[in-house]
Amino acid sequence: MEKHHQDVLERNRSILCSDLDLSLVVDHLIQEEFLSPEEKERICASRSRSEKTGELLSMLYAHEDGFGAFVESLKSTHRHLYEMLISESETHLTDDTEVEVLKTELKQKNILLSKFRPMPWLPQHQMRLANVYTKLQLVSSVSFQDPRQMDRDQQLSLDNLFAPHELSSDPKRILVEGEAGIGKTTLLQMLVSKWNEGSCGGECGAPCVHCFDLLFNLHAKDFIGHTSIPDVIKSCLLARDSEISAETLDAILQTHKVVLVVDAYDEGNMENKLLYDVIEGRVLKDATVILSCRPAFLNFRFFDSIFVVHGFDEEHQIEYMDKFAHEMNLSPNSLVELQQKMSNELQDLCRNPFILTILCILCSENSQLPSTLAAVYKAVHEFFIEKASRKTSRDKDDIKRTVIFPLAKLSFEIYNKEKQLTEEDFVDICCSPQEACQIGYLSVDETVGSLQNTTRCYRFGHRSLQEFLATIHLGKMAAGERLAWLQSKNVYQIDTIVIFLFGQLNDKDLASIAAVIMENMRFQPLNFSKLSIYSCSQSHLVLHCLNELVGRDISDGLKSVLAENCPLRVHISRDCSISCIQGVSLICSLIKKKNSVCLTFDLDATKDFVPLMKQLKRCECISSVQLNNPKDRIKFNDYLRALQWVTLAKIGSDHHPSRLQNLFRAIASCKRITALTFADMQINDALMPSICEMVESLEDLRDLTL
Ligand SMILES: Nc1ncnc2c1ncn2[C@@H]1O[C@H](COP(=O)(O)OP(=O)(O)OP(=O)(O)O)[C@@H](O)[C@H]1O
Repeated sequence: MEKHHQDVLERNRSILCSDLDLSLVVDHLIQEEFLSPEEKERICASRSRSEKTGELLSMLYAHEDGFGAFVESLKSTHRHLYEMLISESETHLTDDTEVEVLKTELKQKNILLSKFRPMPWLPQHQMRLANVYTKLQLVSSVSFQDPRQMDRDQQLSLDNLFAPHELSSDPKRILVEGEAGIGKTTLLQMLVSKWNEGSCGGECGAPCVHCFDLLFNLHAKDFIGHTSIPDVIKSCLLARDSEISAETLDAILQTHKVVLVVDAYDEGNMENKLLYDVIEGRVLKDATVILSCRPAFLNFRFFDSIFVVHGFDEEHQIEYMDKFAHEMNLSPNSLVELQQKMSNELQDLCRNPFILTILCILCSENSQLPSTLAAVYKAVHEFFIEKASRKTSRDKDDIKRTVIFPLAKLSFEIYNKEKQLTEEDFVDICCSPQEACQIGYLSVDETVGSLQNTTRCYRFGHRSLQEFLATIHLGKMAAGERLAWLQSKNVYQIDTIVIFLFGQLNDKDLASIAAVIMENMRFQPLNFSKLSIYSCSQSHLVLHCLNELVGRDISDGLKSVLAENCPLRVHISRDCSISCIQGVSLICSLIKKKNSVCLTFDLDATKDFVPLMKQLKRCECISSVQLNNPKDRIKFNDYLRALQWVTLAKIGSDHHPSRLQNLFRAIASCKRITALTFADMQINDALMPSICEMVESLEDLRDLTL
């Protein structure tokens, strides 16, 4: 059967499942010798009505004229289905040439995306996306519910974004979420490039981007000010003199398999009614929409599939660095320091592709490598100023005064208004857009308006660079004004700025706002009770902020504000990074109240908590330690050795009964334990002697829960 006929049937699968009397149709098809009696038996053997219909459709797909025969079988018995299928297949035929014209126009526009600027502020460095694109780690919504699916997620890639799963057989609203610079835009860009290449010939295996007749690649801001999707497409994707009308687009959107790829909802979420309607399925409900966004902007309930981008794993960090060095013609030696730090103190930051790119550049320039988020951006910032000063022979302070500070003010104002930056915005400040572009923060975006009256628009090389500048402005603001601004915001929507503030402000300024910021942080992920895995990204903003202060000599005033507002229960999860661990260590050194902090560790084969556990020995504030998933026996023994100072312990599930004896023996070495709980463990009578042995050696044990 031809593909467009298959598409017509697939689009109408649900109505066919509900309205079709299979016995009437199948008998007719047997009479016409399209189906054999054995095939009829196979159909009847299927359990549900929809499985029976699915079986029939797949048999028809195998016949060259399966569509004609099927439609004919409906003519006298199911008139409404007959007319619906005929009319849809005819519409398709009349559209064919227009669809091809549209497809060509879209593909031509997309060709630009196959080129890639890894540092958007340095446009001279362009490379082919396919040469540097490196696999990103994705975690799916299915794993949020069931951690056993985690292993499956290791296989997740671009090709699985549209695949059906336990929670949705046909995902139509797909969310790709992730922090700043983690690779969302690049992932979507690669998806679009794949579609541009044409059919995959079934290589992708599952429903993939090649299944779509048309792909519309848009930015969330493109929808603002429009009332219909054809308008958006005409004004953002088609040439001004394109012959494709809005009416034709409308008809094509209704009758073809289309996907809308929409980037950066976080940048275009204000007054964007049309996009809200699309997300909620009030517009284009049958189309597939894949949308990228930073965390905390969207309600998950509108989405059939959710993917969280976790950046590069260790293997892919190295792969990216190699590809990048090759494309940039860098000598392998220039990246040696980065490679060493990558598996240690910079492990956390290198997960983020944008930061890794900056670190590669810094390293190749022989600069010292920083280790916190704010310090990295500060280094990038200094990197820009240094270069600009060398290029223009101007003093660095002069550049800061005349370009950076006015631009910081502007970036703060624009950040608040979420509007596009135009030439007009520069009229009242002493810095010109050309100077800002020269420094590296800005680049020209596009020219809008009529021929006589054009306005040039600009954009920041990366949103996080704009946030860094906005933070510089916040740092220069009067304390009261800064406080009022922070109070008006959701800290999770300005998380990068909040981290930058911790890294940038002096102790006095930070002490005056830290309580307000920390008060609004939650230390448990949203929907915690429904999640089986603890999510670090949703709950450890406080730890990332505190990590900015590690190694700094903090004043007593700031120490007491932090200590009063720190969480007293901290859960170190599988996806925690060094910055979380450093944050915990700072919390425990700040809190002086005895026995007030409870720590939970989700033990993981790839993480080593031993140094932290040893270090915490000196902290009297810890009241109890819980260890979950102690799967690796040797490592678990190391943990228990490092925790010999603990008095209250809880051991989580997942211990195989045959290994429990060893577990009890190892626990027996933690002599200071006064209370011990085993959660969800299968303990039988045969184990009683070893439990007694353990209890006997724990002389201080007062409380045992099995
Ligand atoms: N898969 C990848 N392969 C190679 N480089 C990547 C990849 N993903 C991201 N990068 C690098 O990281 C930079 C930032 O990525 P990107 O703009 O996609 O992040 P983002 O998640 O969209 O950020 P934001 O939310 O701030 O817009 C890119 O310019 C590129 O240099």
